[in-house]
Amino acid sequence: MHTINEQGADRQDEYDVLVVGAGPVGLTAAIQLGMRGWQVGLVERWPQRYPLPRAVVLDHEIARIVASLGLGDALRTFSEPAEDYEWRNGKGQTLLRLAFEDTSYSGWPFVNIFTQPRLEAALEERARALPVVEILRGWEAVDLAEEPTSVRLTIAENAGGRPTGDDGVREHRTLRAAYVVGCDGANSFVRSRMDTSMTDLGFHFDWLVVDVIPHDQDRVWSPRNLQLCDPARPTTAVSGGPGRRRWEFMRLPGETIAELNTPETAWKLLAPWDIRPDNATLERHTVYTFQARWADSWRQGRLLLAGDAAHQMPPFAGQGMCSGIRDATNLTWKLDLVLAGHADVSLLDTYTAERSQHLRHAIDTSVYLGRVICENDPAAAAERDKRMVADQRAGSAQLARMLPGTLTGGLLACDASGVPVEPAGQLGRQGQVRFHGRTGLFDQAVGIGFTLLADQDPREVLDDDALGWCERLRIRLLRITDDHTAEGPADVVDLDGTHRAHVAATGQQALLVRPDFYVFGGAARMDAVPGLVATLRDELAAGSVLASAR
Ligand SMILES: O=C(O)/C=C/c1cccc(O)c1
Repeated sequence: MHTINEQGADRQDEYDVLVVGAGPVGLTAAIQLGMRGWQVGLVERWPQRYPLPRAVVLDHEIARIVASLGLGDALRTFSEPAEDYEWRNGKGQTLLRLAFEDTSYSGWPFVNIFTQPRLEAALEERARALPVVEILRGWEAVDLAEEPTSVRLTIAENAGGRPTGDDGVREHRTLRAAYVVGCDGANSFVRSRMDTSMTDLGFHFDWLVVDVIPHDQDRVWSPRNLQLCDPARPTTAVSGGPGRRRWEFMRLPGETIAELNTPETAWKLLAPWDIRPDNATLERHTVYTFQARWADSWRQGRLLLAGDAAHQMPPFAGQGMCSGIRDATNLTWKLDLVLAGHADVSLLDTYTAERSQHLRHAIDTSVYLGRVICENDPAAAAERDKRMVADQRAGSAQLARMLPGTLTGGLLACDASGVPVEPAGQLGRQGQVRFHGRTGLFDQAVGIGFTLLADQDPREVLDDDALGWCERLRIRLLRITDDHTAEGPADVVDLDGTHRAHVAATGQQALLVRPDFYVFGGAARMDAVPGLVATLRDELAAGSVLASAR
């Protein structure tokens, strides 16, 4: 125990992992580690939660992750299916139209619009319910030192509304942990202590972001989510979650941020949308600079980055917060295995490798969409319109490539030349199942963690040594069946056929799925299952886990 404060008290607090930043990404990481039993210190500089909306989009994969934290019922109360996403020019012609299904292979609507403060409140309540997670609110990270077997983080009390920056009068504490994860936003303190360069695509546009609660809650918005690519004022008009609307207005040349970022300007820009002070409440307005940049390495020894600390992107693909929650989910099961001594520390190198390829896709999509809308030159906009309207009419519209849901390298079953063998890297499926008398989505009925899902009970083909190893790693060995009367200990009844269809579609008899829902690898026949399990075991143990990311 070692803390230095003004009174000279001496205290040091020990954790397995320290997470800096209690936004959605930090909270997710803390919960995922806490659910696995690790002692987590979650350090947050602000004494109170930020009460106003920011991110609005959660895709199906992220909805599945949020539900896997035990928050599925809560999520349904503050999110709604996005339904559509339309891009129009200044004349109202459609440039691009995406229709989103109300369901998806993750068991959740394909794209969801949600209210971030409600998500954060639910996450924080969940974190507080875990006795191993300690939330240190109102403490700011001020120093960080990596030592051979741990990291020392010094935090300073931040009692007032904003950090005073006057460290001399604040109480300090020293915390120690095996790893520190910086989820502390675009100006990350943790990143500032790492030796990582940043790649910046040079996409910088200022937008006024406005959140509104219309008083007429029955008003129908069609399309529900619109990007108005009018060079006179590029504008976003989308849902902000149940009962809310979000507008974004691009700053034009000659306008200053100061004159854009006022309630008067917000109301003036909202007026053409029939949103006025007498029929709506302005929840917040702020100017963001939309950027596309990322840290080139998200790990340095015992320091790791996730979320905005690792990357920032424009909001047009709705992938900013989703990417951060994907980071947390990719990282925490790996930290779990390393902390438990089940995997070589080099497993953590797959974190940047796996996430950065996926992230690059999200950033490229966001920037592609951003370049469509952030156009204030009428001539260039007219050219863009001609091209996109023609593509639209010809049915060859280059649909914004939403995320592929695939990993192309990392901890995956690979061939001899290090190339992942399909279906390795695919995002797994989730349907309705019954397991041990529980009925519901797979994660809620069965649980989360590594899963070996096969046509036949996998325990029949594994020897005692492999079975013991699977048990130590809490790998679930399951038979997926359409026999609704099946009640064996390994039987998962596939009520809507999702899982059997996926196994069959991949041409496999068994799939080994990672805790982040990506397929590690498949076995075309049951007699290949022991080899698949052995491959995972070898990869985790040998430190040779880095398949080339292409
Ligand atoms: O806030 C934005 O600019 C984008 C929102 C949005 C809405 C619906 C679907 C998406 O992929 C993004």
